[in-house]
Amino acid sequence: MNQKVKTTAHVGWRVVRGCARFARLWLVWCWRARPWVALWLAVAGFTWFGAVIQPEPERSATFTAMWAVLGLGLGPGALVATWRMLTGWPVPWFAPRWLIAHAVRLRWPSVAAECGLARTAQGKRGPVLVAPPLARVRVRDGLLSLRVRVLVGQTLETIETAVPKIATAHGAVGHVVKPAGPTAVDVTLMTADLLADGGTALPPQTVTTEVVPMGARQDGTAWYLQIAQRHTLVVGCSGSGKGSMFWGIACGLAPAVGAGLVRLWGVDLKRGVELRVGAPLFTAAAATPAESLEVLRRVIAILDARGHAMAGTARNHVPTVDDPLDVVLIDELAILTAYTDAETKAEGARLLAEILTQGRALGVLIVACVQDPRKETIPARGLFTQTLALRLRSRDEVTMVLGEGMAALAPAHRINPAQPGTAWVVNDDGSTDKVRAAYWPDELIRATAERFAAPTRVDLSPAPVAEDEPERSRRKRSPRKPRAVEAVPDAPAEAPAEASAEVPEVPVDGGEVAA
Ligand SMILES: Nc1ncnc2c1ncn2[C@@H]1O[C@H](COP(=O)(O)OP(=O)(O)OP(=O)(O)O)[C@@H](O)[C@H]1O
Repeated sequence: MNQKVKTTAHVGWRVVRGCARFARLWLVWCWRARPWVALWLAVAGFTWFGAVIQPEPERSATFTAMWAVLGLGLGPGALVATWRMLTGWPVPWFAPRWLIAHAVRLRWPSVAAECGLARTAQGKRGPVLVAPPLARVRVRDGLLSLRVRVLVGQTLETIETAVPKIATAHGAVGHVVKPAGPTAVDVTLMTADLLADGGTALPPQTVTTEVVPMGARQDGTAWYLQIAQRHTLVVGCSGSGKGSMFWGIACGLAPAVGAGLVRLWGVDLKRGVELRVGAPLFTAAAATPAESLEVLRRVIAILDARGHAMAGTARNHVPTVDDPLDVVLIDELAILTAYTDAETKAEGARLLAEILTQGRALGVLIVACVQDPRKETIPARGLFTQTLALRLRSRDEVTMVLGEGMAALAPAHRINPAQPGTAWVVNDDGSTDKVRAAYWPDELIRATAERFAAPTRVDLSPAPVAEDEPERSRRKRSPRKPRAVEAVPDAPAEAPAEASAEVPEVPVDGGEVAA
């Protein structure tokens, strides 16, 4: 009997508490949606006044209309409160955006507390939870953007560190964090995986030496990669999609290659298999360690010549048809710097370091792909000025590639193996973003390479030695001696006359590059 009374009182108390919570959620919603509520209350007020001054039977009809207006104004709040009471979750995707935004605001204090961002303070009626204010909430297709202001005593890093937890709390598949001034952070949560379908690349059209279109960012916007003034290292385990990055850059620069504004130097030590598909794009293509060293030496000769020419006149190289941008594209760099004989390794590392330290301003850039990012494999790792982290094997590798503390912000070791071409990048403002390169099928690479073939080609095979040449003079032959340069038989229709008519000579001993 006693137990029964106790149970009835308990249920009654729970009902009261439930009603109080419902009323609080509703009132909070009314406060947050106050412009909407105020509008409908004003309309309801006018309707009530009209009902009061009208005689019967119009009065009853006008009162009914007033209740309908009140229902329209306050009803959504009741729906939101009911949904929150029943599920504890934000309003589902099919709800209007403003409704979802309000649900997110309602839930924010508890999410912030769970993620370690809120603190308790002494209020007038006891302890209250103080969460970092949400300055803005925006909902778009598959995206939820929050602008979070820091509390006194917090830094932007405090919020950034908690973002993975906030993303998980909202069931987001990805996130982007960007500073929005000294006291706020923009957090974008991806509620749908917009990178699930990487898409196929489109034939390149624009002549560019600055940035190339590569694919999409995780918020669905286009991803462009800066090429000018950067040495780019692409790191990813086998099958992570380094090929998409390689061809995205090579084919993105293809119109400029055809126009004579860019020279591509290819190094493919995996027996030249990758590079052969788009061979016409390259001024020279190396497939052996010896040829690779030769490519690097020739590029350094250009670097020397350009340095002399620019001394005292310009600080940064501007690509022209007479003096194009030189980009060395290396597939599997480690074969040159680690998996070869000691002499080639040392020479390769030395030449690479020379280009990486001096080439940026002089218009000689390196784009290198590698599977293993360890320092023993890539001694010059720290000299690359931007890194694309495709799928990696461990947190330690992410730290090696992107830096200390980046494994939480750019978890490249968690990239889905079923989505090759996906990578984490660090933007210029220090924020991280997930991107996916578009896929380049062989036919498109072939068609692009044929359409924008390099106006000139360099032969890397050793120059023939005359039979009657004395042995001593053979030994003295400089490794930088210019070799025969073959003109491409079929210059592309798009290439300007100056670019295709003459063949550039590779300079010797600091001589100028002649177009
Ligand atoms: N952006 C992409 N979208 C869809 N599929 C892709 C994409 N990039 C690559 N792939 C597919 O993923 C597979 C592996 O790609 P890829 O050969 O480029 O990897 P990799 O990193 O170069 O591997 P390895 O170092 O072993 O050569 C290929 O079958 C390719 O078709």
